[in-house]
Amino acid sequence: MRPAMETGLHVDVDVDVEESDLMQILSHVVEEVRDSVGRDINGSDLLYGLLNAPWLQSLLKVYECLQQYLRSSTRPHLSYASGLSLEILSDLRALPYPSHEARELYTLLNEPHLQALLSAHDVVGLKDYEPILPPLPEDLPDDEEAMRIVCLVKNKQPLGATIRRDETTGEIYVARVIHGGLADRSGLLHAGDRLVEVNGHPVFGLEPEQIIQILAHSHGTVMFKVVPITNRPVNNQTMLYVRALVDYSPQQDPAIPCADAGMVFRRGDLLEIVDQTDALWWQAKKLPCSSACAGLIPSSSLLKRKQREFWWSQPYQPHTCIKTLSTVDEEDDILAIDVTFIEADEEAFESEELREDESEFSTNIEGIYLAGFRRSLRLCRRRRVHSGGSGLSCSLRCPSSCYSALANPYEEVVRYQRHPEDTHRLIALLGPSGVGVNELRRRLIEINPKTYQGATPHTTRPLKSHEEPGREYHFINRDQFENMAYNQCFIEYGEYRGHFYGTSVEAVKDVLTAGKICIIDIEPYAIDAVRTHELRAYVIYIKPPPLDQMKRTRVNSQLITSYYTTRSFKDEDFQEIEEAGRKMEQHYGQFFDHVIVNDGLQASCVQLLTAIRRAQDEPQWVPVSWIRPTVQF
Ligand SMILES: Nc1ncnc2c1ncn2[C@@H]1O[C@H](COP(=O)(O)OP(=O)(O)OP(=O)(O)O)[C@@H](O)[C@H]1O
Repeated sequence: MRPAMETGLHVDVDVDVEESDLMQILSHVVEEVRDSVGRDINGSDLLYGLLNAPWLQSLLKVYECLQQYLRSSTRPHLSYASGLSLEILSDLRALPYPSHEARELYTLLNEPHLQALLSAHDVVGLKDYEPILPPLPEDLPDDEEAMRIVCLVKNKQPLGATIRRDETTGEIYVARVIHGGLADRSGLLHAGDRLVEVNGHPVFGLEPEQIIQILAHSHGTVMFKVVPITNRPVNNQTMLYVRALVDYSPQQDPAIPCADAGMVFRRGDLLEIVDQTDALWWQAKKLPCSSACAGLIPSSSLLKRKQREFWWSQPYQPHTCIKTLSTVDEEDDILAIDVTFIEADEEAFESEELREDESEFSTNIEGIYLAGFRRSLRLCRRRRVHSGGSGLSCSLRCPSSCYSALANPYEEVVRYQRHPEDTHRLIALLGPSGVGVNELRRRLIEINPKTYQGATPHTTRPLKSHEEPGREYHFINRDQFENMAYNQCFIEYGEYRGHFYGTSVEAVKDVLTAGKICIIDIEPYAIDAVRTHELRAYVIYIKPPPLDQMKRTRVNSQLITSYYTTRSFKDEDFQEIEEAGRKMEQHYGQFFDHVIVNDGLQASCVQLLTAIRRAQDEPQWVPVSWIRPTVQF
């Protein structure tokens, strides 16, 4: 790095010696006057005494010091350092092949601390110290030492504090001060301060709504007379970052102390919890931070209580999941696109399967087999997960993510950057059936088979003559499969035509430990199984484009409908894809790390490549449990 850049504060060293050295001039004058005293000139005694007086000497020294300070005071070289830094960031972003130094500079300039420093620099440089508070009233009675007069200039923004009335005493108190709001920034109002007057109106005995009215009608400066709280609690909590797993709207929550101070959030939003002093209502900011002012959100325990209440208040809901999350019935909708397959017997489609297998081989790059794309596996994933009898059903019937969201409406997250020597993060693609998940995955692996690879699935189906164990599938018997399923070795599994198929964690780890990037497609219920410390999955949702766009781009595309039939897309297919996609986003959107709208295939591939590179090389928010043991909050 270069040493220091020249955008900082610098010292002006132009000193006007003649003008400055007042003391020297004065000593000449004193000399002259002393001569006059010697010559007995009238009044010279008096003048000599005055000039020699110690107080005048001291005053002159102070004057000289002030002059010196004015001359040497700092001045900004430029007053738009933060703007300049943003320009540099955008230029760096546009570099097609940024050098190591460019990347380092980008990281440095992107640091929130440096940005805050540059912004503070500009504020100081521009002397932008608004709002300027008016002087305190002069007629304050002497017996009010314990009071504090606080003048705030509203500037069209809310004051950022809430009040409450003590029902026994009728006193009004500041209930909470919103982090980053006007009151908080003034540093003069604190939770627990007793409010005595607002703009000269005594507030004792008033209803909080009446005080709000006084505030609403005051423009510009608002003057509070408060008795400060004696033992102010110290907020020594560390910063907490969470991902919201549920939606919240303060306007629809009658329990919130002040709806206007509340913050709306959607599942998947990243929140910075800036204050947890209150056990019920936290203060948070949405990331990336767009506003300096925090908002009120329900604490984790309050939200859990609300969820439980909601859950039990729905007598006709299947109590497998709460409403905000996936239910099994809805999930079936998500999976279904066209599960009506022709019930041919094994012999009848055996030859078709062979033909398809062969064509699958012929599309492959020499010596490289694309595992995990086989029709039987894909159709198996589309079908209902087998239930009853086999003992294999329960783990998929109710996704564990439902339980974890019920247990924790917020997921604590940390910023994580993969170390270059660590194995890659698993890339998990998902999307409504037919949107193009497999097409994108296949293209990606074909472009660079040395970097990307799928995981080889397991099956209980017998090996065929043209197959090799461990290449198309890991072939195992039913007992082994059930044993693996029982021991939760599978990310997901299902049944198709009497045989089980599944993708194991080990199969993914095999690819990762070989130094490759493993890319698989999953059904939404498997999200929980890949968001683990060992796989650290980066979940990419492939979203359908708008209907008319989807129709336009899929004119020549073929949809797999059964084992041996493909056909052109129909209008109903597009509608089903759109509907299934909407539900998937609604129920699982909180777990999507990235979304790609699969409009044009070429553009989607490029986006996928970029997203994967970012997932592997750039810092991302990941669950804290991946990095350190989970802390309950
Ligand atoms: N962006 C696109 N433009 C045009 N055709 C596309 C696009 N994306 C995918 N397709 C085509 O749509 C068809 C379905 O895609 P694909 O088989 O990848 O679906 P899928 O999401 O994997 O669902 P399933 O696993 O149920 O088949 C394929 O013929 C594919 O070539």
